[in-house]
Amino acid sequence: MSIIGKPVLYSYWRSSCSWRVRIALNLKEIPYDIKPVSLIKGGGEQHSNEFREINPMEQVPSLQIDGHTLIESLNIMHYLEETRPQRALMPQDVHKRAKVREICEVIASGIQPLQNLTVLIYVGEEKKKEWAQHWINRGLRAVEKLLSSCAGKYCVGDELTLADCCLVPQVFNARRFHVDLRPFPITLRIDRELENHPAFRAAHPSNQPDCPPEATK
Ligand SMILES: N[C@@H](CCC(=O)N[C@@H](CS)C(=O)NCC(=O)O)C(=O)O
Repeated sequence: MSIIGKPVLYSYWRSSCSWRVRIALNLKEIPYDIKPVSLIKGGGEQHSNEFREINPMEQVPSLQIDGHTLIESLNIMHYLEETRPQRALMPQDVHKRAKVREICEVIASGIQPLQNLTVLIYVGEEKKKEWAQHWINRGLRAVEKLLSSCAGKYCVGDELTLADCCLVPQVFNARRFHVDLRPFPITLRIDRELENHPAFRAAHPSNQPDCPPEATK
């Protein structure tokens, strides 16, 4: 099968990292197909030999685009930014760019990996909620502090950036683990601002082809 044509996103409906990329694709109005990878069915399709060829980290997302297979959500979003400059998701100003990268990194390196499925399985059923809450709280405290100096309507100023693509899925994860979000008013305000944005809405887990019907209720 040729991988040149419409981009194919290997995605799981509830994966925040896949969701980041879905938002960026939608904002840039890049048509794409979704290939669902179930992270739970049969112990997880991400661990199959076939998928390991696509992503040796055995994680989603992965994007097949322009004849290449890309992994790592931030890398994928920067690739989209570099190859599809329409609807820029990085500011022109160098300091604002640095802020966008800071917020993305805090979420993508400092929060999400600690509450990822494999880590939670390792931590164990009994402790996983407390564990996830601890690390999400710690990370969101940093995000809120960063936002206090750079947020406008959105995370960095008044234009949508990659930071917003990372923030909204992370807030969803925080809610999944029942984190009290009241100490993070700027984070909450931006999340509310974006909840009905069409690109964010279309990328939402409940609007994914592999979302189980019971999860949309
Ligand atoms: N750094 C990677 C992280 C990817 C990642 O952790 N993906 C999660 C879903 S959000 C996953 O596939 N987990 C499956 C597993 O841990 O087995 C990225 O940003 O793409």
